[in-house]
Amino acid sequence: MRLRQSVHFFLLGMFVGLSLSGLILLSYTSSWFRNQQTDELGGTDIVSMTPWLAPVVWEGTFDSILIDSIFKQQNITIATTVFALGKYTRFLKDFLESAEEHYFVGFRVHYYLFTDQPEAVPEVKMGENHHLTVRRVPSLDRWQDISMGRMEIIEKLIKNELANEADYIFCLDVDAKFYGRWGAESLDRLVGVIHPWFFDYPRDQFSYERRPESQAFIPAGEGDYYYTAAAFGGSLADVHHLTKTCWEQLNIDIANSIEAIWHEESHLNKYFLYTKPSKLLSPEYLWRDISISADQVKIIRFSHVAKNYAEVRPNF
Ligand SMILES: CC(=O)N[C@H]1[C@@H](OP(=O)(O)OP(=O)(O)OC[C@H]2O[C@@H](n3ccc(=O)[nH]c3=O)[C@H](O)[C@@H]2O)O[C@H](CO)[C@H](O)[C@@H]1O
Ligand SMILES: [Mn+2]
Repeated sequence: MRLRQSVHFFLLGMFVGLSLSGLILLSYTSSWFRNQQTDELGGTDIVSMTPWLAPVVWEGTFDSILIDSIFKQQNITIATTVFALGKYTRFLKDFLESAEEHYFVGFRVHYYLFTDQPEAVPEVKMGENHHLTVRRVPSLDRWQDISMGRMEIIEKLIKNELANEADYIFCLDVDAKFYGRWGAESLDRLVGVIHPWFFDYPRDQFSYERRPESQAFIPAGEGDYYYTAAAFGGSLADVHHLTKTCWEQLNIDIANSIEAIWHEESHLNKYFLYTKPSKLLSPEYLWRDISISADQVKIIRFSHVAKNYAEVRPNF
């Protein structure tokens, strides 16, 4: 009798054990599990969660109605910086008109537009609770200086003016256009956007600054994602710290007569390597018009327009 009981127990144990190992094996090999894998394969996998558990926002990962209702209760204001100096004022009309169609519709938005030609700012009808403030800034001779100088201006704007005016801030390139919703799903403490050219590249092909002499230096084998400087954001405190740090690092480079390969974008990537963003936006949030038909994204929300560099930039 006791022997039969032991045999029964043994068989039951075998059955449970085999079932469990089968389940584990299945979950390892299933595509669901692979999708949850991090970038151990070199950053090529498209994931909806980073290895430090920050969400990566793609179409299908959120419920826009639910997200809107959560953030609406908080009565938040989103400050948004845009720069248009020299010939880049030509991008303003499309940028602003398309933003008014798709960007934080129904939320309070305050655009801070920095330009050397306030008279060239087009008249664009703002939606309800959307406001535009135009600020004059001096012209600069080099596009790189305009682009990098944004860090200083944003840092000062947050420090001197925004404390009681806004809750979140996004900093966007002007040579871009909205095609789809960009809403409250993008809000978080510190938000980076995955660069549309590099999201499916292995890490060692990212165009990080590779010269140790620059403060933006990232050694081979390090790095999580390659982020664009054309869009980033977060809470005022976090973006203040980011812009302040990047501006300081840019100035150390200037003092050492070195300019990082992709200017403030290189410094931003260095910053995000050691201060991880709490949320990442997929390349849906910054696509590239010149390959607009690519089927790698389900929806294009914001996209860089094609431009003739030699024609629009003050230098080459
Ligand atoms: C897709 C992407 O990651 N874009 C980045 C990239 O190239 P981009 O080629 O997109 O840089 P860009 O020419 O758009 O310059 C960045 C921004 O500076 C402003 N601007 C520039 C020149 C000018 O004459 N007037 C003017 O107003 C404008 O707001 C523009 O959007 O690298 C730049 C620095 O290397 C910035 O980091 C950009 O964000
Ligand atoms: Mn740009």
